[in-house]
Amino acid sequence: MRLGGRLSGAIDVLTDIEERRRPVADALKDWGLAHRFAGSGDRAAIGNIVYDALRMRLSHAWLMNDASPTALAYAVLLRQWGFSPDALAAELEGDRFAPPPLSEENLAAFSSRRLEDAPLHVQGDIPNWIQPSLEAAFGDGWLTEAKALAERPTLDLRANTLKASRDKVVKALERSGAAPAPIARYGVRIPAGDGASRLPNVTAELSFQKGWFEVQDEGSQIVADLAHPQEHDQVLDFCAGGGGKTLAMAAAMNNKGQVHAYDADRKRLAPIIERLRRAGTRNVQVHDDVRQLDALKEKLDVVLVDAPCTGTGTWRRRPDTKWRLTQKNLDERVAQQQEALTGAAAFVKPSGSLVYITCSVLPEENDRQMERFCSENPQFSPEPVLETWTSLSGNGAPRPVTRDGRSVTLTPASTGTDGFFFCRLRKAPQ
Ligand SMILES: C[S@@+](CC[C@H](N)C(=O)[O-])C[C@H]1O[C@@H](n2cnc3c(N)ncnc32)[C@H](O)[C@@H]1O
Repeated sequence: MRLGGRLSGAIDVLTDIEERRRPVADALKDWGLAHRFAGSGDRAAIGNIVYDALRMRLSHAWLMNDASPTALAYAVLLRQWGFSPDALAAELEGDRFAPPPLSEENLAAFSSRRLEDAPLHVQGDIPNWIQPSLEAAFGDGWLTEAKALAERPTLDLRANTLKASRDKVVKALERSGAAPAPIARYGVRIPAGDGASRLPNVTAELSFQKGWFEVQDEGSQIVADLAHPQEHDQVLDFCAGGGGKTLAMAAAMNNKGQVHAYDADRKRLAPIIERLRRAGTRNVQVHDDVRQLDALKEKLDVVLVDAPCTGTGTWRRRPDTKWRLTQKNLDERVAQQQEALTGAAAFVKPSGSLVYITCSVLPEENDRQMERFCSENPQFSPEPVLETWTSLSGNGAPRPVTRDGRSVTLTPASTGTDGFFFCRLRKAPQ
């Protein structure tokens, strides 16, 4: 397929997403099934146009003065893929699969409008109603943070030290451009690439089948590491889901101590069994019924709450969720977080710690949750976290955003990772 066919494919997918409010991954998969002649390079290029368009949907639409899928897809090529209007017209000339050319109105808007004149939330590519929350979280830096949440993410892996060193993983994936990640101790990073470039399918690698690494954003690795369980600790991952943090902590504990993995949703927990097996993990017990945890009340050294959240920190990877988020979703997540925190707190032993994590950057889900929880549960108080950060990552590593050092927020702009919030609450001794 030439560029014209790929552009048309991306416009079809964007139309499907808009008209039927479908998740991007589903719309892309259906397009692939209906166009079996398209090769993997074509599908990757179409996916890139679609994701790039959604990440910067508002600013693209503003500059084109048009929010249609066609205008958005063209804007990607002009703003993000380095084509000038003339070069793009020449490239599409004579391609019978290309979409109709951009209208005179679109071209006139694109050549005359300047993004600096757009409203700030348009410049930052965020829903208007979220702006006050980002301002509260980041002060004057909020626009830089918002813009970084609209960029392409890298592909991050965690070397599974139970089976392979980071160097060994880097070497195995050398041809994909893998290199040590900047902050996480066991992190490996593959660059995001640009234009039509394809990310490697790392899960097809033999080294993945052998359990040498997991696919995990560097931010997720860092917050699991900051929980800092010691080798013989008894740990509970109360919102274990598919086990990303469980696996990271179990490996950091060197297969010693015990990690109890629980999730209220059995379906989300299911993949953990196969992942534990592949990783060679022997210090994890999986629980799919909260009653199985009864004997652990007030007994555990570390209890992790990787809470359900709006996922604003993952907007780079799931840009469609950015535009679907509503105040109602946010309120629901805040209520779920309070419930999970209350449930989990019962398992912390005196002097033990309750670790709270979200993959959101909104203060409603982060610092405000911590303030509320501590005022209602005065036996818990936040502990400084930057010392652990430095001891794990070294002095030269990038620093997260922090108000007072008692919680940290990782962001694409500050740490080059997805957005994550981390806070450790210490329970008073008896
Ligand atoms: C952010 S996800 C966890 C991701 C996972 N820890 C990982 O690293 O892959 C949040 C999880 O919390 C679970 N959850 C929500 N409310 C809960 C509750 N009250 N008790 C236990 N789990 C809960 C959800 O089912 C969901 O799987």
